[in-house]
Amino acid sequence: MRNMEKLLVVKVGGKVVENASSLQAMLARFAAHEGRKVLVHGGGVMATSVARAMGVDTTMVEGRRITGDKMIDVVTMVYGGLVNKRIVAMLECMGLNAVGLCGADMNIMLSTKRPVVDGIDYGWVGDVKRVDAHALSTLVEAGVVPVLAPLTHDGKGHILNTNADTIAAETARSLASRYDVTLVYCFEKNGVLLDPGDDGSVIASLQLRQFQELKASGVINQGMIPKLSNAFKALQSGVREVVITSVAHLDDLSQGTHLQ
Ligand SMILES: Nc1ncnc2c1ncn2[C@@H]1O[C@H](COP(=O)(O)OP(=O)(O)O)[C@@H](O)[C@H]1O
Ligand SMILES: CC(=O)N[C@@H](CCC(=O)OP(=O)(O)O)C(=O)O
Repeated sequence: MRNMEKLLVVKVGGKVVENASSLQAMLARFAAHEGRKVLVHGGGVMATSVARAMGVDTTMVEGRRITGDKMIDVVTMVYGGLVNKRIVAMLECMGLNAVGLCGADMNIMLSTKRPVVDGIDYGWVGDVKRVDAHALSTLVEAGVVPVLAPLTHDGKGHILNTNADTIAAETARSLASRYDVTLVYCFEKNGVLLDPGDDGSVIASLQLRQFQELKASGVINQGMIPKLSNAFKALQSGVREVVITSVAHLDDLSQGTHLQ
């Protein structure tokens, strides 16, 4: 096996992003990691509140936002503007050289508009088709930290909304042929929990079969289902290590849930 350089891909979720102090603390831990790294951010909670203030209602189906004509403008402004540029400014302040990108920038992430399935029309939502690992690694090798917003494009001039957990998994998968990749999903809980009400009940090591059982029994539900489905897909595609952990433990990746 080739001796590849290590690369850290971190995804931070919407509940952290909307809270200025937890975002600041998370970014400080991210910045303290030596070496090559990429940050992917969400922002779903903020998009919902900005949309509400603009009189646009939010509908989620299986963790995905129905993205109509008005909503795609809202998420483009919130993810590609407010959240992405705030994060870049904070990372620059912490001494990193960061660049904020959506999928259309440098044609980093091309997707196709999701077709209507079982009568559900998600609107301007994209399923990832191709990630330009070469462009990303060129930035990384130049010492730049790409900060990716959960927006892709279809190559025909349309921006598409794509789940941030999926962006992180696809980014990690695409870079796995070039780097020894660790993918970290960090959020407000300590990891995947056996008892969602008990933050001490972290499952330290999770196998695909156990995930399927816990999903069937309802212990793993809501946003954790697409997160773990994406995470297992990344592991099966050559990503060396996948960790689901708390923002508070981003400086100690031995904690949290490790996928097997
Ligand atoms: N077994 C579980 N362990 C931890 N979290 C769980 C579990 N089952 C469901 N969840 C829920 O999944 C959520 C994380 O998914 P999501 O909201 O998509 O995260 P993010 O903030 O990273 O975008 C948690 O906030 C929690 O409410
Ligand atoms: C298609 C789709 O659902 N896109 C997501 C993108 C943001 C996201 O995933 O943010 P979090 O990580 O904070 O949940 C959405 O608009 O909510």
